[in-house]
Amino acid sequence: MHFAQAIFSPGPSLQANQYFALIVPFCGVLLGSALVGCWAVLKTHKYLLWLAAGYILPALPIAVQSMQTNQQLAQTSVVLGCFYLLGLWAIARGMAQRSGGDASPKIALLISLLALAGLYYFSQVVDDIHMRMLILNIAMALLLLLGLSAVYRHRQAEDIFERILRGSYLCFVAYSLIRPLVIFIAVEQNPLITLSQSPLWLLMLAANLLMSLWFVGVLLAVTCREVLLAMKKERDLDPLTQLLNRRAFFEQAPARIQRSKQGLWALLICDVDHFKQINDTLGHAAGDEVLRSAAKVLARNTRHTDLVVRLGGEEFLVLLNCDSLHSACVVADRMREQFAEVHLASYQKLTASFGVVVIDAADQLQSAINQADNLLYVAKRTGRNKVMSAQSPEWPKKLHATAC
Ligand SMILES: Nc1nc2c(ncn2[C@@H]2O[C@H](COP(=O)(O)OP(=O)(O)OP(=O)(O)O)[C@@H](O)[C@H]2O)c(=O)[nH]1
Repeated sequence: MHFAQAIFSPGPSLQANQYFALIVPFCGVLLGSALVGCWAVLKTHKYLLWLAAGYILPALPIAVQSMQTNQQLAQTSVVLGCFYLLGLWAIARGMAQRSGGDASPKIALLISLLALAGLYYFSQVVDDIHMRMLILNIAMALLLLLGLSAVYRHRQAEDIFERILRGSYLCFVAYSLIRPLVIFIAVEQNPLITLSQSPLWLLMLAANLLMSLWFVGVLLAVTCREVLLAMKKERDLDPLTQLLNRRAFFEQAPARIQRSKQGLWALLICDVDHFKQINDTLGHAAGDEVLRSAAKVLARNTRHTDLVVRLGGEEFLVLLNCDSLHSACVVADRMREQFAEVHLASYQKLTASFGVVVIDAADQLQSAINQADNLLYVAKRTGRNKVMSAQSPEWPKKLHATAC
Protein backbone atom coordinates (compact mmCIF):
# COMPACT_ATOMS: atom_id res chain seq x y z
CA MET A 1 0.00 0.00 0.00
CA HIS A 2 1.18 3.54 -0.73
CA PHE A 3 2.61 5.53 2.26
CA ALA A 4 0.02 8.33 2.06
CA GLN A 5 -2.78 5.77 1.93
CA ALA A 6 -1.31 4.02 4.93
CA ILE A 7 -1.35 7.28 6.87
CA PHE A 8 -4.79 8.47 5.99
CA SER A 9 -6.83 5.29 5.85
CA PRO A 10 -7.70 4.26 9.41
CA GLY A 11 -8.07 0.65 10.42
CA PRO A 12 -11.40 -1.12 9.88
CA SER A 13 -12.73 -0.54 13.37
CA LEU A 14 -11.40 2.39 15.36
CA GLN A 15 -11.75 1.80 19.07
CA ALA A 16 -12.78 4.53 21.51
CA ASN A 17 -9.37 4.33 23.22
CA GLN A 18 -7.67 5.14 19.90
CA TYR A 19 -9.55 8.44 19.75
CA PHE A 20 -8.71 8.96 23.41
CA ALA A 21 -5.04 8.46 22.57
CA LEU A 22 -5.24 11.55 20.34
CA ILE A 23 -5.34 13.69 23.48
CA VAL A 24 -1.62 13.02 23.92
CA PRO A 25 -0.42 14.46 20.58
CA PHE A 26 -2.90 17.30 20.96
CA CYS A 27 -1.32 18.16 24.34
CA GLY A 28 2.14 17.81 22.79
CA VAL A 29 1.31 20.42 20.15
CA LEU A 30 -0.26 22.66 22.79
CA LEU A 31 2.77 22.47 25.09
CA GLY A 32 5.16 22.95 22.18
CA SER A 33 3.18 26.02 21.09
CA ALA A 34 3.38 27.40 24.63
CA LEU A 35 7.18 27.12 24.44
CA VAL A 36 7.22 28.84 21.02
CA GLY A 37 5.01 31.59 22.49
CA CYS A 38 7.45 31.96 25.36
CA TRP A 39 10.36 32.28 22.93
CA ALA A 40 8.45 34.80 20.80
CA VAL A 41 8.01 37.05 23.84
CA LEU A 42 11.56 36.69 25.19
CA LYS A 43 13.48 36.33 21.90
CA THR A 44 16.57 35.44 23.93
CA HIS A 45 15.96 31.82 24.95
CA LYS A 46 16.58 30.05 21.64
CA TYR A 47 16.71 26.63 23.27
CA LEU A 48 12.95 26.92 23.84
CA LEU A 49 12.49 26.48 20.09
CA TRP A 50 14.38 23.18 20.15
CA LEU A 51 12.35 22.00 23.11
CA ALA A 52 9.14 23.08 21.34
CA ALA A 53 10.21 21.03 18.30
CA GLY A 54 10.76 18.14 20.70
CA TYR A 55 7.11 18.32 21.70
CA ILE A 56 5.55 19.07 18.32
CA LEU A 57 7.48 16.65 16.05
CA PRO A 58 6.59 13.40 17.87
CA ALA A 59 2.94 14.52 18.11
CA LEU A 60 2.40 13.75 14.43
CA PRO A 61 3.55 10.09 14.49
CA ILE A 62 1.74 9.50 17.80
CA ALA A 63 -1.51 10.80 16.30
CA VAL A 64 -1.12 8.82 13.09
CA GLN A 65 0.00 5.61 14.73
CA SER A 66 -2.83 5.71 17.25
CA MET A 67 -5.22 5.16 14.34
CA GLN A 68 -3.26 2.55 12.42
CA THR A 69 -3.37 -1.19 12.16
CA ASN A 70 -0.15 -3.18 12.55
CA GLN A 71 0.07 -3.56 8.79
CA GLN A 72 -0.16 0.20 8.29
CA LEU A 73 2.37 0.74 11.08
CA ALA A 74 4.90 -1.32 9.12
CA GLN A 75 4.42 0.81 6.00
CA THR A 76 4.89 4.12 7.80
CA SER A 77 7.49 3.13 10.39
CA VAL A 78 10.57 4.64 8.67
CA VAL A 79 9.00 8.02 7.88
CA LEU A 80 7.27 8.37 11.22
CA GLY A 81 10.43 7.11 12.94
CA CYS A 82 12.22 10.19 11.54
CA PHE A 83 9.79 12.45 13.39
CA TYR A 84 10.35 10.62 16.67
CA LEU A 85 14.12 10.65 16.35
CA LEU A 86 14.29 14.29 15.30
CA GLY A 87 11.92 15.25 18.11
CA LEU A 88 13.89 13.46 20.80
CA TRP A 89 17.16 14.88 19.57
CA ALA A 90 15.57 18.36 19.55
CA ILE A 91 14.82 17.93 23.26
CA ALA A 92 18.39 16.81 23.95
CA ARG A 93 19.71 19.72 21.87
CA GLY A 94 17.46 22.23 23.63
CA MET A 95 18.55 21.06 27.08
CA ALA A 96 22.22 20.99 26.05
CA GLN A 97 21.98 24.46 24.48
CA ARG A 98 20.33 25.78 27.62
CA SER A 99 23.45 24.71 29.55
CA GLY A 100 25.77 26.18 26.94
CA GLY A 101 26.68 22.81 25.42
CA ASP A 102 25.76 20.73 22.40
CA ALA A 103 24.14 17.34 21.88
CA SER A 104 26.71 15.79 19.50
CA PRO A 105 24.89 16.17 16.15
CA LYS A 106 27.22 13.69 14.38
CA ILE A 107 26.62 10.93 16.92
CA ALA A 108 22.90 11.73 16.80
CA LEU A 109 22.93 11.38 13.01
CA LEU A 110 24.72 8.03 13.27
CA ILE A 111 22.25 6.72 15.86
CA SER A 112 19.33 7.91 13.74
CA LEU A 113 20.64 6.37 10.51
CA LEU A 114 21.26 3.02 12.20
CA ALA A 115 17.80 3.12 13.77
CA LEU A 116 16.15 4.00 10.45
CA ALA A 117 18.01 1.17 8.72
CA GLY A 118 16.75 -1.19 11.42
CA LEU A 119 13.21 0.11 11.04
CA TYR A 120 13.40 -0.36 7.29
CA TYR A 121 14.67 -3.91 7.62
CA PHE A 122 12.08 -4.95 10.20
CA SER A 123 9.21 -3.40 8.26
CA GLN A 124 10.02 -3.96 4.56
CA VAL A 125 12.15 -7.11 4.64
CA VAL A 126 10.94 -8.88 7.78
CA ASP A 127 7.76 -7.58 9.39
CA ASP A 128 8.56 -7.60 13.11
CA ILE A 129 6.76 -4.92 15.16
CA HIS A 130 8.46 -6.09 18.31
CA MET A 131 11.95 -5.40 16.92
CA ARG A 132 10.83 -2.06 15.45
CA MET A 133 9.57 -0.88 18.82
CA LEU A 134 12.78 -1.96 20.51
CA ILE A 135 15.03 -0.30 17.93
CA LEU A 136 13.10 2.96 17.96
CA ASN A 137 12.92 3.17 21.73
CA ILE A 138 16.59 2.35 22.22
CA ALA A 139 17.56 4.99 19.63
CA MET A 140 15.34 7.59 21.30
CA ALA A 141 16.87 6.86 24.71
CA LEU A 142 20.38 7.19 23.26
CA LEU A 143 19.50 10.53 21.64
CA LEU A 144 18.22 11.86 24.97
CA LEU A 145 21.42 10.64 26.63
CA LEU A 146 23.43 12.90 24.31
CA GLY A 147 21.85 15.92 25.98
CA LEU A 148 22.38 14.63 29.48
CA SER A 149 26.18 14.82 29.38
CA ALA A 150 26.04 18.50 28.30
CA VAL A 151 23.48 19.32 30.98
CA TYR A 152 25.71 17.88 33.71
CA ARG A 153 29.02 19.06 32.29
CA HIS A 154 28.09 22.74 31.90
CA ARG A 155 26.68 23.38 35.34
CA GLN A 156 24.73 26.58 35.79
CA ALA A 157 24.14 28.34 39.10
CA GLU A 158 23.31 25.66 41.63
CA ASP A 159 19.86 26.43 42.96
CA ILE A 160 16.77 24.40 43.72
CA PHE A 161 15.00 25.22 40.41
CA GLU A 162 18.01 24.22 38.35
CA ARG A 163 18.33 20.98 40.31
CA ILE A 164 14.65 20.16 39.81
CA LEU A 165 14.94 20.79 36.07
CA ARG A 166 18.09 18.71 35.78
CA GLY A 167 16.57 15.97 37.92
CA SER A 168 13.43 15.95 35.75
CA TYR A 169 15.54 15.54 32.63
CA LEU A 170 17.46 12.74 34.31
CA CYS A 171 14.14 11.00 35.14
CA PHE A 172 13.01 11.51 31.54
CA VAL A 173 16.21 9.86 30.28
CA ALA A 174 15.92 7.04 32.83
CA TYR A 175 12.33 6.40 31.77
CA SER A 176 13.41 6.29 28.12
CA LEU A 177 16.11 3.77 28.97
CA ILE A 178 13.71 1.56 30.93
CA ARG A 179 11.01 1.69 28.24
CA PRO A 180 12.71 -0.68 25.76
CA LEU A 181 13.07 -3.17 28.60
CA VAL A 182 9.37 -2.87 29.48
CA ILE A 183 8.46 -3.30 25.83
CA PHE A 184 10.70 -6.33 25.59
CA ILE A 185 9.11 -8.01 28.61
CA ALA A 186 5.50 -6.94 27.92
CA VAL A 187 5.45 -7.91 24.27
CA GLU A 188 7.24 -11.15 24.98
CA GLN A 189 4.49 -12.16 27.42
CA ASN A 190 1.52 -10.75 25.46
CA PRO A 191 2.15 -10.75 21.69
CA LEU A 192 0.55 -7.67 20.20
CA ILE A 193 -2.59 -8.01 18.11
CA THR A 194 -2.93 -4.36 17.22
CA LEU A 195 -0.37 -2.09 18.85
CA SER A 196 -2.51 1.04 18.81
CA GLN A 197 -5.36 -0.79 20.58
CA SER A 198 -3.18 -2.43 23.18
CA PRO A 199 -2.98 -1.36 26.84
CA LEU A 200 0.79 -1.09 26.36
CA TRP A 201 0.34 1.71 23.82
CA LEU A 202 -2.08 3.59 26.06
CA LEU A 203 0.20 3.11 29.05
CA MET A 204 3.17 4.51 27.16
CA LEU A 205 1.10 7.47 26.00
CA ALA A 206 -0.14 8.16 29.52
CA ALA A 207 3.42 8.06 30.87
CA ASN A 208 4.53 10.36 28.04
CA LEU A 209 1.76 12.81 28.80
CA LEU A 210 2.56 12.96 32.51
CA MET A 211 6.27 13.42 31.86
CA SER A 212 5.64 16.07 29.22
CA LEU A 213 3.31 18.07 31.44
CA TRP A 214 5.70 17.92 34.38
CA PHE A 215 8.72 18.80 32.27
CA VAL A 216 7.07 21.78 30.55
CA GLY A 217 5.73 22.98 33.91
CA VAL A 218 9.23 22.93 35.44
CA LEU A 219 10.75 24.46 32.32
CA LEU A 220 8.27 27.33 32.21
CA ALA A 221 8.73 27.96 35.94
CA VAL A 222 12.51 28.08 35.53
CA THR A 223 12.23 30.34 32.48
CA CYS A 224 9.81 32.69 34.25
CA ARG A 225 12.18 32.91 37.19
CA GLU A 226 15.11 33.64 34.85
CA VAL A 227 13.14 36.43 33.19
CA LEU A 228 12.09 37.94 36.52
CA LEU A 229 15.67 37.83 37.80
CA ALA A 230 16.93 39.44 34.58
CA MET A 231 14.27 42.15 34.89
CA LYS A 232 15.21 42.80 38.51
CA LYS A 233 18.88 42.96 37.54
CA GLU A 234 18.10 45.44 34.77
CA ARG A 235 16.05 47.52 37.20
CA ASP A 236 18.68 47.54 39.97
CA LEU A 237 22.02 47.66 38.17
CA ASP A 238 23.79 50.38 36.28
CA PRO A 239 24.35 48.92 32.78
CA LEU A 240 27.84 50.41 32.34
CA THR A 241 29.49 49.36 35.60
CA GLN A 242 27.10 46.64 36.81
CA LEU A 243 27.04 48.40 40.18
CA LEU A 244 23.79 49.11 42.04
CA ASN A 245 21.94 52.22 40.89
CA ARG A 246 20.65 54.98 43.16
CA ARG A 247 17.11 53.56 43.40
CA ALA A 248 18.28 50.06 44.36
CA PHE A 249 20.61 51.59 46.94
CA PHE A 250 17.79 53.41 48.72
CA GLU A 251 15.72 50.21 48.64
CA GLN A 252 18.46 48.01 50.07
CA ALA A 253 20.51 50.25 52.35
CA PRO A 254 18.01 50.83 55.23
CA ALA A 255 17.39 47.08 55.66
CA ARG A 256 21.09 46.38 55.50
CA ILE A 257 21.87 48.94 58.21
CA GLN A 258 18.99 47.77 60.43
CA ARG A 259 19.99 44.11 60.09
CA SER A 260 23.55 44.68 61.28
CA LYS A 261 23.90 44.03 64.98
CA GLN A 262 27.13 45.89 65.58
CA GLY A 263 29.46 48.45 64.09
CA LEU A 264 29.04 51.73 62.32
CA TRP A 265 28.32 52.31 58.69
CA ALA A 266 30.41 54.67 56.63
CA LEU A 267 29.19 56.49 53.54
CA LEU A 268 31.95 57.15 51.05
CA ILE A 269 31.13 59.42 48.14
CA CYS A 270 33.74 59.16 45.42
CA ASP A 271 34.07 61.37 42.35
CA VAL A 272 36.61 60.87 39.56
CA ASP A 273 38.71 64.03 39.14
CA HIS A 274 38.72 65.97 35.86
CA PHE A 275 36.57 63.34 34.21
CA LYS A 276 35.30 65.77 31.60
CA GLN A 277 38.90 66.29 30.51
CA ILE A 278 39.37 62.50 30.13
CA ASN A 279 36.27 62.36 27.96
CA ASP A 280 37.40 65.33 25.92
CA THR A 281 40.96 64.14 25.34
CA LEU A 282 40.57 60.35 25.14
CA GLY A 283 36.99 60.04 23.93
CA HIS A 284 33.73 58.89 25.45
CA ALA A 285 34.53 55.18 25.08
CA ALA A 286 37.75 55.60 27.07
CA GLY A 287 35.73 57.58 29.62
CA ASP A 288 33.36 54.64 29.94
CA GLU A 289 36.31 52.29 30.43
CA VAL A 290 37.61 54.56 33.21
CA LEU A 291 34.21 54.38 34.92
CA ARG A 292 34.27 50.57 34.72
CA SER A 293 37.79 50.52 36.19
CA ALA A 294 36.74 52.91 38.96
CA ALA A 295 33.84 50.59 39.79
CA LYS A 296 36.26 47.67 40.03
CA VAL A 297 38.58 49.59 42.36
CA LEU A 298 35.69 50.38 44.70
CA ALA A 299 34.20 46.87 44.54
CA ARG A 300 37.45 45.04 45.27
CA ASN A 301 37.95 47.06 48.46
CA THR A 302 34.56 46.13 49.89
CA ARG A 303 32.98 43.04 51.45
CA HIS A 304 29.76 41.30 50.49
CA THR A 305 27.95 43.10 53.34
CA ASP A 306 28.80 46.51 51.82
CA LEU A 307 27.02 48.24 48.94
CA VAL A 308 28.72 49.92 46.00
CA VAL A 309 26.59 52.28 43.93
CA ARG A 310 26.95 54.43 40.85
CA LEU A 311 25.02 57.57 41.73
CA GLY A 312 25.35 58.92 38.19
CA GLY A 313 28.02 60.35 35.87
CA GLU A 314 31.41 59.85 37.50
CA GLU A 315 30.06 59.86 41.05
CA PHE A 316 29.96 56.70 43.21
CA LEU A 317 28.75 55.87 46.69
CA VAL A 318 29.94 53.10 49.01
CA LEU A 319 28.09 51.97 52.12
CA LEU A 320 30.76 50.35 54.24
CA ASN A 321 30.41 48.40 57.47
CA CYS A 322 33.22 49.64 59.75
CA ASP A 323 34.14 50.24 63.36
CA SER A 324 35.22 53.89 63.20
CA LEU A 325 35.48 56.91 60.94
CA HIS A 326 39.23 56.37 60.93
CA SER A 327 39.00 52.81 59.54
CA ALA A 328 36.54 54.02 56.86
CA CYS A 329 39.03 56.72 55.87
CA VAL A 330 41.78 54.12 55.66
CA VAL A 331 39.67 52.09 53.20
CA ALA A 332 38.84 55.24 51.20
CA ASP A 333 42.50 56.17 51.06
CA ARG A 334 43.41 52.70 49.82
CA MET A 335 40.82 53.09 47.07
CA ARG A 336 42.21 56.54 46.22
CA GLU A 337 45.73 55.10 45.86
CA GLN A 338 44.48 52.30 43.61
CA PHE A 339 42.92 54.82 41.21
CA ALA A 340 46.46 55.81 40.25
CA GLU A 341 47.03 52.24 39.03
CA VAL A 342 44.26 52.45 36.42
CA HIS A 343 45.92 52.51 33.03
CA LEU A 344 45.12 55.62 31.00
CA ALA A 345 46.69 56.04 27.56
CA SER A 346 48.47 59.40 27.29
CA TYR A 347 46.61 60.77 30.30
CA GLN A 348 48.87 61.33 33.25
CA LYS A 349 47.28 59.73 36.30
CA LEU A 350 43.73 58.90 37.27
CA THR A 351 42.72 60.42 40.59
CA ALA A 352 39.54 60.62 42.62
CA SER A 353 38.26 62.59 45.60
CA PHE A 354 36.29 61.20 48.53
CA GLY A 355 33.92 62.49 51.19
CA VAL A 356 33.49 60.15 54.20
CA VAL A 357 30.81 60.18 56.89
CA VAL A 358 29.79 57.56 59.49
CA ILE A 359 26.27 56.79 60.71
CA ASP A 360 24.70 54.24 63.06
CA ALA A 361 21.04 54.37 62.01
CA ALA A 362 19.17 54.10 58.73
CA ASP A 363 17.25 57.35 59.23
CA GLN A 364 20.53 59.28 59.01
CA LEU A 365 21.15 58.08 55.45
CA GLN A 366 19.93 61.08 53.48
CA SER A 367 21.52 63.69 55.74
CA ALA A 368 24.77 61.69 55.75
CA ILE A 369 24.83 61.62 51.96
CA ASN A 370 24.35 65.39 51.87
CA GLN A 371 27.16 65.79 54.38
CA ALA A 372 29.46 63.44 52.44
CA ASP A 373 28.66 65.49 49.34
CA ASN A 374 29.74 68.66 51.15
CA LEU A 375 32.97 66.95 52.21
CA LEU A 376 33.58 65.88 48.64
CA TYR A 377 33.01 69.43 47.48
CA VAL A 378 35.67 70.65 49.93
CA ALA A 379 38.05 67.91 48.74
CA LYS A 380 37.59 69.11 45.15
CA ARG A 381 37.99 72.75 46.10
CA THR A 382 41.15 72.13 48.08
CA GLY A 383 43.12 70.33 45.40
CA ARG A 384 41.35 66.97 44.59
CA ASN A 385 42.90 63.47 44.93
CA LYS A 386 42.15 63.34 48.66
CA VAL A 387 39.88 61.79 51.27
CA MET A 388 37.89 64.36 53.25
CA SER A 389 36.15 63.58 56.52
CA ALA A 390 35.00 65.65 59.47
CA GLN A 391 38.37 64.92 61.08
CA SER A 392 40.40 66.20 58.15
CA PRO A 393 42.41 69.36 58.86
CA GLU A 394 40.98 71.06 55.74
CA TRP A 395 37.38 70.59 56.90
CA PRO A 396 36.12 74.10 57.81
CA LYS A 397 36.14 74.56 61.55
CA LYS A 398 32.67 76.12 61.66
CA LEU A 399 31.22 72.92 60.18
CA HIS A 400 33.20 70.64 62.49
CA ALA A 401 30.48 70.48 65.12
CA THR A 402 27.92 69.05 62.69
CA ALA A 403 30.28 66.48 61.28
CA CYS A 404 30.49 62.90 62.64
N1 LIG B 1 32.13 58.55 29.28
C1 LIG B 1 31.12 58.92 30.07
N2 LIG B 1 31.03 60.18 30.50
C2 LIG B 1 30.03 60.53 31.31
C3 LIG B 1 29.06 59.60 31.72
N3 LIG B 1 28.19 60.24 32.53
C4 LIG B 1 28.60 61.52 32.62
N4 LIG B 1 29.73 61.71 31.89
C5 LIG B 1 30.52 62.95 31.70
O1 LIG B 1 31.23 63.19 32.90
C6 LIG B 1 31.63 64.55 32.86
C7 LIG B 1 31.57 65.11 34.25
O2 LIG B 1 32.17 66.35 34.23
P1 LIG B 1 32.21 67.35 35.47
O3 LIG B 1 30.93 67.22 36.22
O4 LIG B 1 32.60 68.68 34.97
O5 LIG B 1 33.30 66.78 36.43
P2 LIG B 1 34.88 66.64 36.26
O6 LIG B 1 35.36 66.98 34.89
O7 LIG B 1 35.26 65.29 36.76
O8 LIG B 1 35.41 67.73 37.23
P3 LIG B 1 35.67 67.55 38.77
O9 LIG B 1 34.64 66.61 39.32
O10 LIG B 1 35.53 68.94 39.33
O11 LIG B 1 37.05 67.03 38.95
C8 LIG B 1 30.70 65.25 31.88
O12 LIG B 1 31.44 65.64 30.75
C9 LIG B 1 29.69 64.18 31.48
O13 LIG B 1 29.31 64.29 30.13
C10 LIG B 1 29.17 58.26 31.23
O14 LIG B 1 28.37 57.36 31.52
N5 LIG B 1 30.21 57.96 30.41
